Amino acid sequence: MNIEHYDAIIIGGGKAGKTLAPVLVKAGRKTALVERSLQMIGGGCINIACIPTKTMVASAEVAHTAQNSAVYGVNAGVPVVDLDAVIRRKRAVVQALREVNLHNLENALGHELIIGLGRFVGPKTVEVQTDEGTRRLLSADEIFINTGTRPLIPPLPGLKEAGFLTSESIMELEGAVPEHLIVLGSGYIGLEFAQMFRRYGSRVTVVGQSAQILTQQDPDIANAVQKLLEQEGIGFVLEAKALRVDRSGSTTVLQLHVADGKLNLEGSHLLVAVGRAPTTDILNLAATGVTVDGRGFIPVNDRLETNVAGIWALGDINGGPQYTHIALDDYRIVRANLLEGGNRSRNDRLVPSALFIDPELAHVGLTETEARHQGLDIRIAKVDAAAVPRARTLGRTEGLLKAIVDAQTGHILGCTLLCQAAGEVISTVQMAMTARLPYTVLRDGVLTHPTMAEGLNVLFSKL
Ligand SMILES: Cc1cc2nc3c(=O)[nH]c(=O)nc-3n(C[C@H](O)[C@H](O)[C@H](O)COP(=O)(O)OP(=O)(O)OC[C@H]3O[C@@H](n4cnc5c(N)ncnc54)[C@H](O)[C@@H]3O)c2cc1C
Ligand SMILES: NC(=O)c1ccc[n+]([C@@H]2O[C@H](COP(=O)([O-])OP(=O)(O)OC[C@H]3O[C@@H](n4cnc5c(N)ncnc54)[C@H](O)[C@@H]3O)[C@@H](O)[C@H]2O)c1
Repeated sequence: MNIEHYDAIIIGGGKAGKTLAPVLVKAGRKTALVERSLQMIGGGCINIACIPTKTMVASAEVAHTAQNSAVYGVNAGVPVVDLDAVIRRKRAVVQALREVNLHNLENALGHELIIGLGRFVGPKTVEVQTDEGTRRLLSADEIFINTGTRPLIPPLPGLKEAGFLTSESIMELEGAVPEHLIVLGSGYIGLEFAQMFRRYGSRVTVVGQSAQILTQQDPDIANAVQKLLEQEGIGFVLEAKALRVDRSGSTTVLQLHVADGKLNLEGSHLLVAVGRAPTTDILNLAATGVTVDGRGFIPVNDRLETNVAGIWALGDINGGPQYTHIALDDYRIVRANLLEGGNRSRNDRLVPSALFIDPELAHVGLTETEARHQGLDIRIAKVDAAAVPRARTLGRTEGLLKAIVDAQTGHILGCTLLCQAAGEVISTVQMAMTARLPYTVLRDGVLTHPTMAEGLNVLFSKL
């Protein structure tokens, strides 16, 4: 079979790959982008992850606001959530973004946007089973793997037979909202869906295997999040080990081992949200010599190069933090080093994040726990969100703000915000950290009143 030769092949059109492709073309490299499905044009973020979830979170926030409208002197009545309409709105947002992405990629790549599943059949040769049912062989000197992750399904006895939801299928649920949603996993995906469906009207129970939800956060922050969610009526079963799942009629029974023995949790639906599995298994990496770690992710150096010269791994697949903005920064690293003669590394980048519960939980830099483990000499600033005037005007005083500062230099080492607009305000802190400004700049800066950002004046004045 004829092998079509390229300068560069990108396997997987995630945030990193779809951004890199047009730039390689512009730089004069003959480039093919292999994306497995037209339904996934633009990658996971816009089709099955960030964008659809945040679109559905927006519906949940409207329901919550309507539910509490009387507090604001507005009688909106009891809101009725039409899940079909929520899903239709989500589909429309996704579809519009997918079309924009398709338009951009077709413009940049023309016929070199190849829809089909890619896998290696030689060191630098990729076979594509195209959507039209044909088989193509492509080779290139430079190959970029950007195939992302999929929901991790634990080997839990009875799970497959009983049936379950993932982050993808739960966003295609139609009809009535689940009567009782059990969420297995108390991390990002679990908590965003837990609050969302609670606000749609479901009873929700979150099952976590550790004593603390959001294990990467400080205990005071995780406890505050849990308390907030409990106040909305979400139940938590923590320090629980899932033993097996059964389905009886319309009831799913999750058998758990908890501190005081066995617990059978009964629900109408079960969402499995216990992490993401890398999609390396279908790539036949053995044909290239690219190695994977114990979990199947592709180890890379700080320039995102794999162990095989000329093959890079970008985005979630390289085992780094799983965020779209990190996948985008992976693209920047490759662009800088490959096309601009730079020496950009992932070592010194700050990794901001926002958990889109309401109020949002945003974080950047070190947690207090991490800083203490590193033996750093630190000072902690902490204040309730209620101390921020804007939180009062919004009637949203729940949450807290916390910062970790180097006691000697005054540099900000980390910050966590659990409050309104936290995802936006954290960028201000991040920029101060990037510029290595002392905390006093945020303490004494003239910030618009009344905004949530002004809360940084309040927070840093506590030091
Ligand atoms: C429910 C959910 C919500 C999230 N919310 C957020 C959020 O709010 N903010 C945030 O920053 N991050 C969020 N994330 C994480 C974020 O979606 C990922 O970090 C990001 O999408 C990773 O991008 P990527 O470049 O690694 O590739 P991906 O977006 O994972 O794309 C990989 C692409 O490769 C394709 N592909 C896979 N295998 C092959 C193959 N063999 N051949 C051809 N194509 C292939 C896939 O179809 C896909 O299009 C969320 C994740 C989930 C699951
Ligand atoms: N807002 C955002 O930026 C956003 C939103 C959703 C997802 N994401 C990304 O996607 C990633 C994946 O999300 P996730 O929630 O699946 O993973 P996660 O790592 O955030 O949380 C998984 C949770 O499942 C628990 N767990 C693991 N195995 C278990 C088991 N057998 N039984 C019970 N609990 C178990 C873990 O202890 C952990 O609490 C996140 O880490 C994040 O990077 C980001």
